[in-house]
Amino acid sequence: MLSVQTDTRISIFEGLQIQELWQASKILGFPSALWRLPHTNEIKLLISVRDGIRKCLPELEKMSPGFVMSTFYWECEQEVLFLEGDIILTFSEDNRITNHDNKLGEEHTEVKRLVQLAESLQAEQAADELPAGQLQPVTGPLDAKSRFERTVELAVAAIRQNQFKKVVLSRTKDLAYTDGFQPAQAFQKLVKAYPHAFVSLVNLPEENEMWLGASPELLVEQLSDGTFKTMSLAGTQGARDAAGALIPKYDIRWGEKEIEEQALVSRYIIECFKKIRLREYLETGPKTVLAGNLYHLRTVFEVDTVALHFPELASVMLKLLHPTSAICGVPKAPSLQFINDVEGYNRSFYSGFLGPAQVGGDTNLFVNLRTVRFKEGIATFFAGAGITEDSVPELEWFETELKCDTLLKVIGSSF
Ligand SMILES: C=C(O[C@@H]1C=C(C(=O)O)C=C[C@H]1O)C(=O)O
Repeated sequence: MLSVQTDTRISIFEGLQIQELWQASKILGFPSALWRLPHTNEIKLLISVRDGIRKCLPELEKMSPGFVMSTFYWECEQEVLFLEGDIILTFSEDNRITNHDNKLGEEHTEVKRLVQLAESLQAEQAADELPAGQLQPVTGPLDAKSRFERTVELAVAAIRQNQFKKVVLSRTKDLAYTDGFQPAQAFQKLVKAYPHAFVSLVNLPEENEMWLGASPELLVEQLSDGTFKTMSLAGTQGARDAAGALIPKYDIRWGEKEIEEQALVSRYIIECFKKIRLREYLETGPKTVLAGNLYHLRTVFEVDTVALHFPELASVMLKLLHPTSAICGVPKAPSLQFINDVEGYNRSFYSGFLGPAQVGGDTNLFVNLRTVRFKEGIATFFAGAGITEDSVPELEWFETELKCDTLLKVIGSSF
């Protein structure tokens, strides 16, 4: 048989790398998401080239492949952002395309535009090295520390008056970034530094912002083999000694405060299972786990949804779980009200949830923690800490500093 071959590439994306595809889709205003699941080597790049970002109810088992993102303030009947997976590319850790899924076909105008732009960016980048950008402190309110500590004092007082048992208070840290900042490069640094984290970078053109993060906390996972998973993650201590060396896990001891704080989250998850009369779950932990520069306590909960004939468990649990007591408090309603009244800023997507839905048949949604928003020249880092009766305000402040450092220490040089 005679065949005429003009292009020997398997797909038009072959030879292109994450950096230029990310940049091209950003320039063209396509919503996009890059992510790497914990303990895997594959990086996925999803680009929505059609109608901007859709909104939908997170009925996870009914969705087409895409990427979900929700703000912290989300109630079960509300819609969340959904980036449709028009193009989903898989890369190996050394930046080679290993799989491509293009719903629109290679002749689609927008797909062609994307590839052409990525190719010209690739040529430009080879010709001249981009200048490095810089990250500088913004002269913000000088009293950020005392303001946060004051909110902790108020929370401890409210707990002593039995208004609630635990509340998670958060704050932000702003730094200015210059044009040389390369988000896809920062993403790749996080991928290398934190193999146990869900590392993600999302571009939301309508909001004119990007979110980069390395989350240690799974909210709901539903795998194609029927396994459902969630976890309780709380209790924090620094993982390095004064000389910067990693403290071995077996030397880590937990105080009563952290043990109780994490147990509250586990109890909360079990209460959610009880609401739907689910008794067959496997509980593993609490165990000490490393998350970047920190140690946490973690218990994992697993359910076989095939055996239970419960394929929609992840959607049901998402509604029941969010916001969990790892990021909100116990009981939920008064601690949420306290956050609203006292925290003094809008959490936006911080401590919301995000992740791929139905990509390769799997759904993996994480809590949006250890995260930074890039918007109009300002990089805003977000971090919180669980406050209980025994909290010491200054120690809680240092905990939020350590949490901001998780990203800052790694991506500082991508500017
Ligand atoms: C709130 C954050 O983290 C959460 C709070 C923790 C704590 O209070 O010890 C630990 C892990 C997370 O569940 C954050 O990273 O901003």
